[in-house]
Amino acid sequence: MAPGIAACMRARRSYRAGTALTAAMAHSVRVAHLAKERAVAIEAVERASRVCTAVFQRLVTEETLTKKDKSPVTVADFGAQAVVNAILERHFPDDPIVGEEDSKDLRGEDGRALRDKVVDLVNAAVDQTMSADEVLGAIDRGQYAGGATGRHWTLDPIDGTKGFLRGEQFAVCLALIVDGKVRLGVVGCPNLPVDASQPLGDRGVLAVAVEGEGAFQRRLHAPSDLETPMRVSAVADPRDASFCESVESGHSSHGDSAKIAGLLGIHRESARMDSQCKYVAVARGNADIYLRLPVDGSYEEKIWDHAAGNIIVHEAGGRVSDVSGAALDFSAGRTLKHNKGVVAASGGVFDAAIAAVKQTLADKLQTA
Ligand SMILES: Nc1ncnc2c1ncn2[C@@H]1O[C@H](COP(=O)(O)O)[C@@H](OP(=O)(O)O)[C@H]1O
Ligand SMILES: [Mg+2]
Ligand SMILES: [Mg+2]
Ligand SMILES: [Mg+2]
Repeated sequence: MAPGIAACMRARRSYRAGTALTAAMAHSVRVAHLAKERAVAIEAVERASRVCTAVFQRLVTEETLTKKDKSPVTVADFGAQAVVNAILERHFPDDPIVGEEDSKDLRGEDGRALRDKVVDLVNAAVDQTMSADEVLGAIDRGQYAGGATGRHWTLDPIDGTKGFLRGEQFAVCLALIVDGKVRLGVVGCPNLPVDASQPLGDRGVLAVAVEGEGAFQRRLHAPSDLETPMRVSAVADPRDASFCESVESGHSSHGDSAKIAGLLGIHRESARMDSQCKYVAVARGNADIYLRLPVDGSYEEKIWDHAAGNIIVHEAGGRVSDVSGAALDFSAGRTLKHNKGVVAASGGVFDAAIAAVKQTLADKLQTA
C-alpha cells in the first residue's frame, strides 16, 4: 500500500477514535466504512490534481488562451484519467469505472504526438513505469456503462475544462456508486481558496464524504491528514441567501436564475464558478444555493459531473435534486437521464428554492 494511503487510513481511525472517546455513551470504536476506498480515492485525486497543475504551469500560455487552443486541457484530461484509473486498478482490480474520456484520439499515427505527451505525463505521476498500451488501457477502463447493480466508480478527470484553461476553478472528481447510490465522493479543487474569506490566500482544497459519516475538507497535498468538518449555511430566509451557477451560460441559464433570484428576493449577485467547486461552496456554507437550469432541453447531465458533489452536499447537511425536486438518479447508466438540471442548497432554503425554480420554469413554458 502506498505510504499516502496508509497515512490517510491511520488519520481516519484516529479521527473516529477521538469522536468516539468524547461521546459519553460510546462503548467501542466503529470501524470506518469504506476506509480503504476513501484513502485510495484521496490519493488518486491528489495525484491527478498534481498532473493538472503541472500541465497548466507548462502548457497554458497567453498564446494557447488567445488562440483558444484546447490541447493543454486535452493532455491533462487524458493524463489525469489514466493516473486515477491506474491507481484504482491496482487497489480494486474488479471495480469498473465510468470515466468521461476515452483513448480514441490518442491511437494510431494521428494520435502519436498527443499520446507521447500523455504517456510522459503519466509516468512522471505514478510509481511504476507504464507503456503506451498500458496508459491507453487505463484510460479505457473508464468505458463502463454504469447501472443499478454492483459497484463502480465514476471519474471526471477535469471538471470545468473552461475554468482550467482560464486559470480559474476546476476540479478532479471521483465517486463510488454502489447499487445505484453514491457512497463516497472526493472533489479536488486545486485553485479553490482554503478560506473563502481570503480569496487571495492559500489555494487547494480537497472535499471528501462517505455516506453517513459527514463531509470534510482538507488541504490538497497537505503535509498532514488534518480534516475539518464541512456544514452548509444556517440561512433560513431566502432573501439573505446567495447563489452560485456556471460561468458558461450554455451549461445553465443565467436568465432563468436571475428570475428565480428575483422571486426569492435575493439581492446579492450570483457567484459564477466552473466545476463541482460549486457543490463544495454550498457544502462549506460559502453559497446557499447552486442552480443548474437546463438550457438545451435534450441535454442529459453526466453522472461524473454530479456524483461526488452530490454526496458532499448531502453529508454536509444540504439537499440536492433536479429542477422538479426529484432526487438525482445515479442508477440509470452514464447519464442522469431521469433528471433535468440540478438544485443544491442548504436545508433552510431548499424548499423555497425549488418552489421558485418550478414557478419560473412553468411561467417560461406558458410564454413559449
Ligand atoms: N448543454 C449543457 N448543459 C449542461 N452541462 C453541460 C452542457 N454541455 C456540457 N456540459 C457539462 O458542463 C460541465 C461543466 O460544468 P460547469 O459549467 O458547472 O463548470 C462540463 O464538464 P467538463 O468540463 O468536465 O467537460 C460538461 O460535461
Ligand atoms: Mg465535467
Ligand atoms: Mg471533464
Ligand atoms: Mg468534457
